[in-house]
Amino acid sequence: MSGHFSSLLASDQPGRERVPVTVLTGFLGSGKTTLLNELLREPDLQGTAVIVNEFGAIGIDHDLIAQTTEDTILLANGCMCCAVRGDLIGALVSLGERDATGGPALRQVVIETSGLADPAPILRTLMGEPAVKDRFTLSGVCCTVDAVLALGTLERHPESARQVAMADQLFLTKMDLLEAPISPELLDRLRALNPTGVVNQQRDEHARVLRQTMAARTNDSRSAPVESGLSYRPIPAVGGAGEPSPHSGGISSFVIVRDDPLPRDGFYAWLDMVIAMRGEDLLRVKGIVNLQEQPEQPLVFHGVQHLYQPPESLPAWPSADRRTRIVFITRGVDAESMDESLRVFERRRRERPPAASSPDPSSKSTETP
Ligand SMILES: Nc1nc2c(ncn2[C@@H]2O[C@H](COP(=O)(O)OP(=O)(O)OP(=O)(O)O)[C@@H](O)[C@H]2O)c(=O)[nH]1
Repeated sequence: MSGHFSSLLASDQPGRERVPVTVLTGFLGSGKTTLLNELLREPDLQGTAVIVNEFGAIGIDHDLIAQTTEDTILLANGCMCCAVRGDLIGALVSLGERDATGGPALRQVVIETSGLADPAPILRTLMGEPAVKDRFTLSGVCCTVDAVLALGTLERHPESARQVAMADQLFLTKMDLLEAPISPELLDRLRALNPTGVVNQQRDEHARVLRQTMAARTNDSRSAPVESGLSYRPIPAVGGAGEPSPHSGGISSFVIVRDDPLPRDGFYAWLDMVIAMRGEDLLRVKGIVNLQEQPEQPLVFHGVQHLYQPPESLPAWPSADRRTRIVFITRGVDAESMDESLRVFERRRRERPPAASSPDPSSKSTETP
């Protein structure tokens, strides 16, 4: 029996272009629409579609968004992560079909979530919904954070902690309203929740960074999803905030790093096992992997809970750092035991290499150490 991750290797069609989708999240009033409008004022955004979700019977965000793209779709009266999930699928499918009908080419999509949304179900839709996942790919999660109110909000609203934890880019808004420099306590809290997210404090850079994220593709070596996060702080072999801090809402994040290339079968089998056993608790996993069998073409992958996008091999390493780095954002998963379990798989594959290297790794069975 093949595990979830291994099976993706067989299902993926190399070289197929998917439309990148960026999820813009952030708590109520934290500045999502303001940032989106800044972005939409920029030139050369043809082919950009915006999907806005608003929690309320009458949507007004739709009217507040600059009408510079031909596609702005409002999903009102419910939260995208639950009530209007079907509408989200429908909106993406119809955008995807537009190309086939000869309309202007769809280049990228931004989804602005409601301020109370848990991003996980939205990412699951992108990665797991058959009608969506072959056409679209997640390019990143961006989260606005109100520099004035965030400490209290994170304390009181678990959904805001999840939004922060799952982001690749954090945008600190309303810095202009602070009377003193930004509180180190807030920065510590953000790091505890998300040690690899990039914290963008420079307000006038936000739209540019959002735009860069939108254009990213996982198979684009300039934008390997984990790369940007890694510059945030040096990462030890098992590092980040492995132990949940009292303020992390039970969310723990860590990065597993390997200097030496990993045996491919061992890595796949390990990830299949991790997904099968702890999938529920994996809020987000993303990695760049140095495989023994293809040391010049790093494998990039990311997923949410049980669902993963088909991994892609980059044509070359995006930087001089050729270590394997796997970022975990989890609910209560222990970093050390995860690290040790990978060591077990590595050792086993080194001691007992597979009889013949199979061109179709998905045919390997899932095993536990
Ligand atoms: N001073 C200041 N105000 C800001 C900044 N960013 C946003 N705002 C204001 O904050 C308020 C809320 O901003 P929105 O962009 O509507 O926030 P949102 O996250 O889309 O809000 P919801 O749709 O309710 O979740 C508006 O009045 C904005 O003008 C900022 O960097 N500085």
